[in-house]
Amino acid sequence: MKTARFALLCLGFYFETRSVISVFGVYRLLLSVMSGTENHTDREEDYRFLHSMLMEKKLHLLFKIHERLKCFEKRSLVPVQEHAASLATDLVKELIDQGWRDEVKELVALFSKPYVKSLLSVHDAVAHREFEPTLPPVPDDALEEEDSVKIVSLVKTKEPLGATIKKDKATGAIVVARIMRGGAADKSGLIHEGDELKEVNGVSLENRKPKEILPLLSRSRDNVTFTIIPASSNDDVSSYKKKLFVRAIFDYDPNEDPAIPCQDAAVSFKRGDVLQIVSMEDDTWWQARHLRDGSSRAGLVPSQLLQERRFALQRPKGLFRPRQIRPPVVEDVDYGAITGIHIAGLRRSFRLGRKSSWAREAARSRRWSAGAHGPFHPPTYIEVIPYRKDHKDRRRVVALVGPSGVGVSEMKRRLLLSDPDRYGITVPYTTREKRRQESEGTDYHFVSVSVFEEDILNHSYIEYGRYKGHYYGTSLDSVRKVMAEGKVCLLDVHPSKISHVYTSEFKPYVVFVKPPRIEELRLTRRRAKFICGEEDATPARIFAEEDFEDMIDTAETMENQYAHLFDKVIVNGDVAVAFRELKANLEKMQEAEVQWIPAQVLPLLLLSAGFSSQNSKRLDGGRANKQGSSRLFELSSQSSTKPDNIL
Ligand SMILES: Nc1ncnc2c1ncn2[C@@H]1O[C@H](COP(=O)(O)OP(=O)(O)OP(=O)(O)O)[C@@H](O)[C@H]1O
Repeated sequence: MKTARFALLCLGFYFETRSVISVFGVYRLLLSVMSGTENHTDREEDYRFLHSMLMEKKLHLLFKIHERLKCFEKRSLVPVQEHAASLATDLVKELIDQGWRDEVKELVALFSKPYVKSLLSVHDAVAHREFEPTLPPVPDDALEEEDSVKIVSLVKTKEPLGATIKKDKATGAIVVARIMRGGAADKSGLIHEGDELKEVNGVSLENRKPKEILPLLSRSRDNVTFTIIPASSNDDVSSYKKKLFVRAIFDYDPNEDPAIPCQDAAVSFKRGDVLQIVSMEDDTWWQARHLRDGSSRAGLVPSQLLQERRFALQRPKGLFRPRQIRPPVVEDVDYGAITGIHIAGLRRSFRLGRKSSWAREAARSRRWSAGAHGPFHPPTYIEVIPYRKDHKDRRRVVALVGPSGVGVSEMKRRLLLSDPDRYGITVPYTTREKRRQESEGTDYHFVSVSVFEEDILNHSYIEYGRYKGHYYGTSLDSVRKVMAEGKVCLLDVHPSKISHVYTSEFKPYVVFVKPPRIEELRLTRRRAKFICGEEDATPARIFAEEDFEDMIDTAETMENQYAHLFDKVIVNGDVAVAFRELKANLEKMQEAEVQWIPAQVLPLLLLSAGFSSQNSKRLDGGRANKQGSSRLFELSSQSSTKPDNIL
């Protein structure tokens, strides 16, 4: 008994140290084992038994075979052919026809030996991978329903599937919520997060709860068959956490791009299109796919880096255009007087930019200093996240931005007239005296200087400034008031102030009203008059050539700095056409089930509330994360504390 145990110990030692063995050789090891056995054997017969066992020729042959096989271990051999047994039979027949020479006889005898036949049939079985369990055939009708359906059959083992499922709140579908690393589902590579489960073993999952699915799995014996709609082809936003979506801020036509490596493999897009980036492995050419048509074909698009370089090469001349600017006369504007915060410009009803030529110059000087030296965002892509609104949450803020005189007020006015139940506007605050014809809460909220200044310190204003010694401002509360009435709040702010409403509460949709080319401006604005300033002697005057130039320059500067914030650009040439386009676009946006919202939000107000970012690798290289503010919409509207159901 002791001897047998020792023998087993020796063999155990062999298998433990098999990597060493391949170096030193089994034979030498056996000899060394034998040389030490005397010390461990009490009786002569034990020694003999061990000796005969370890010196057994067959054992040595087995070890030799093992050593040989070890040489092939890393080479992952594939069978040359899969019918060795039948080949041997055919060969024997042919050899017999060749005549009975000694070599032929020997070979025929060898092929006739039962163990050689067995060896060849084992070879064939391995080549056919017969050791793997057979999976049932794919049902014939599976592909008829939806061509994106995938049938996945997995052999059932004791190992759990390693996936969690949950019910998609919006669609009611059962979706794969998580795939555990290294689990059966992960290893199979066939099931992914966001996949929609349609059937398990032929049983439809429609109207079933996640809990009811586990018993279906446990009922199946050898294998489990899932009918799946892959996440990549059904616009599933439930798995978007892992995906990167961007909105293009430029038009791209591969036919006009001589640098594209393969035109047929490219994807064209228009500014504003939402793309899913599926690969960023190549620094120059990313792979992306459109979401709008449900097609899952991804293609090449210029990477952000490439587009930035291209843009740098053809950066608008206007940015470098030297202009003669008289020393700025900032007579009546004292933006930093209270908080030290510099305000780039006031808006509409109290806008200062064009009251007089000197004020225009002042405004221009402010704009140029901001435009040329301020943050510059080349128009490439902006990361967006899907916001799935629920029916209670229809209202959003629509921020209209654009250079002075372009027609922002005109668009606002027309929207209000067209649907007063849907749209509303804020009432500004001012510290100036109420006039006879004005009424509190309709024209303005009239407040004292001390109240206004306190509100500034409390960050109550989206935008504020001073004009002729009086404060004017748009408060966050006035936006809330419009929203509380169940209306879409039309807000009219400088783009630099959009960040104040970039919160989950306001979810702004930003429309940039852009002037057309100067020829069209001259044509369309011949009879137009704009308000110069309510305090002026001539409050309205017609546009001068200089106003058009100013408008175009400002639009260019705004676009260079803030294009990444614009959801929509409306060129206001023909006013009726522009308005129709705007109205249709807003209606479409409000009715869309999924709205795309920039992930890079800068809500100063919410930063202090302690929201944190969930993004890691993002387009801006983490700038948004440093602000700690991305994915706010997700936090408010998508996050759920409900646990997933594990399979
Ligand atoms: N497409 C257009 N064709 C002709 N006139 C237009 C067009 N768009 C706007 N206007 C007119 O131009 C003038 C200025 O427009 P609007 O007051 O809307 O400018 P704004 O962008 O609000 O600028 P501000 O804030 O400085 O008032 C108005 O008389 C308006 O009716």
